[in-house]
Amino acid sequence: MSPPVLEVSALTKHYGGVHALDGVTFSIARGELLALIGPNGAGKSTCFNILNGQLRPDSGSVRLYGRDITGLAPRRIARLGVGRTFQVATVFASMTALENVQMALIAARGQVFGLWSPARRMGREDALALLEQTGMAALAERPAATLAYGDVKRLELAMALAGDPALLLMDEPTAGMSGDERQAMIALVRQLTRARGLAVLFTEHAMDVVFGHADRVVVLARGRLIADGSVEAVQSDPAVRQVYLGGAPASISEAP
Ligand SMILES: Nc1ncnc2c1ncn2[C@@H]1O[C@H](COP(=O)(O)OP(=O)(O)OP(=O)(O)O)[C@@H](O)[C@H]1O
Repeated sequence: MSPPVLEVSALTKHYGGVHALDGVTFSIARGELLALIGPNGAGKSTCFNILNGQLRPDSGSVRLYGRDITGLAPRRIARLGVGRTFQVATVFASMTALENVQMALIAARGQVFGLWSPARRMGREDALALLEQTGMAALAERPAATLAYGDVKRLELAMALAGDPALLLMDEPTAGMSGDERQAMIALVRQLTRARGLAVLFTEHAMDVVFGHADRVVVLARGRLIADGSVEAVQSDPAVRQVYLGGAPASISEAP
């Protein structure tokens, strides 16, 4: 059997006396959409920042397809196949949607602009294909600054896919969206996860998104992994209910 795309083992990170991560272990398979949830301060951002190389763990390891990538520089980790989207979209406002994806392709391929290869044509076909896959083809020529918020998030997804990642880390992919937009966005991510054989790890505060679409859910609380399982298993887990609702007998699908 092929190794998981990502294996996180006994990851630990302290800030003074704060245990931001305390022995966290989980893995993700190809084609899997895994939600990483937990209350504020649980350690989700710390985990993401270690996975993409922005932070070094105190101990523990991160393996990508069996290869130890712990502590490598972010650029190196990106080149090995780990992409990331951020809560606040990072696109060039004055460029069109198409140019933004072309830029992402050029950067991912380590190309540079040359006199004999005008930037306007570089990666154009591949960029259009990515915009097609993310439902953005009709908006290809629109400056990013004029796009609706949900479309900017879709554009950012197309840009993240330009690096052809094996693993995509998505920091609250539906933050700031309305209910319908949220559902459409996560359904798109899920469809791309399956179609491309991606592994996607996402953080999310919107429980309808998590419980409606994730294949599996990992729950952190104060740096510790307290649950790892199916949506149903996590929803009915007493430890998870305790963390979200202080033990009240309601479903955590109602948690804010
Ligand atoms: N640079 C830092 N210096 C000191 N403490 C930090 C630092 N970064 C994070 N922490 C602490 O580590 C813990 C985990 O924080 P982290 O940001 O990873 O949680 P989170 O689950 O992403 O929270 P949120 O949902 O609010 O974004 C918190 O107690 C936080 O205050």
